Amino acid sequence: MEAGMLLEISGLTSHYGRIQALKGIDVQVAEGELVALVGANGAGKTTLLRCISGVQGVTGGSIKFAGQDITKMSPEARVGLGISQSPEGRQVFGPMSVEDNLRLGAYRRHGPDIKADMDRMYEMFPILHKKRELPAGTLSGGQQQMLAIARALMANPRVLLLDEPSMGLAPLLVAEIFRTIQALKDGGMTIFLVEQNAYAALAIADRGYVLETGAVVLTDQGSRLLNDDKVKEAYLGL
Ligand SMILES: Nc1ncnc2c1ncn2[C@@H]1O[C@H](COP(=O)(O)OP(=O)(O)OP(=O)(O)O)[C@@H](O)[C@H]1O
Repeated sequence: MEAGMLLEISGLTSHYGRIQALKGIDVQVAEGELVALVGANGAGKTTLLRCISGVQGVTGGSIKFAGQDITKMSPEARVGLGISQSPEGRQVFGPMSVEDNLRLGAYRRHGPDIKADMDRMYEMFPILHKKRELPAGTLSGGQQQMLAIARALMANPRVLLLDEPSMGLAPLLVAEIFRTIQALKDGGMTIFLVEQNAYAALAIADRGYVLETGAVVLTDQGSRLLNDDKVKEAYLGL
């Protein structure tokens, strides 16, 4: 293992029946890094995240976390190791209060730390504090996205997996979500960010990967991918 490499994906393949969704993926995320995975609809982004969190079967290759092979580990055990995902489409529990949603994120943990972490979340997302007693379903789309991220953080993860956090949000809210992600990175969090919004994702990423029909076709520093002619043409509409 390279020094500081937290997540190491090698030659990963995954299938839906006879359809091969991932065709041998190599992706690494170092401790403290913000890595973006961009690609069009159906490229395999969600499938890769599902393989990392363990809810999708792998047909070949390996996933290592902090040097340990987790390829066959249960999703629960992976959460225990510190892999936490904020799923696509937010998926907060609508009838439950904001605070109960947060508490649910810490379901594997006990003790006074949980209260301290919740206070930290409220500090980071003041609007969640203001609305903590309201049903999560009454929040706006952007606020629900923040709640989903905060809930994932309540597991006290070593790596945060984000699946399309900007999906369905108005441009102002998109900017706010990406500022939040940047702030988390600045605070030392390791983040693997999957996005169709290639421009916003690569703009804040240390490094990026471009996925096309189940294969990584380009990888480089985020800023260099932003200036790559092929990326500009295919993903940024420039
Ligand atoms: N449940 C499924 N059964 C069969 N094929 C699937 C299933 N889910 C995804 N696929 C196929 O696997 C490929 C990768 O899909 P995936 O959802 O991972 O892409 P994506 O890049 O995340 O796209 P999106 O942005 O739409 O979520 C696509 O060709 C898709 O049609």
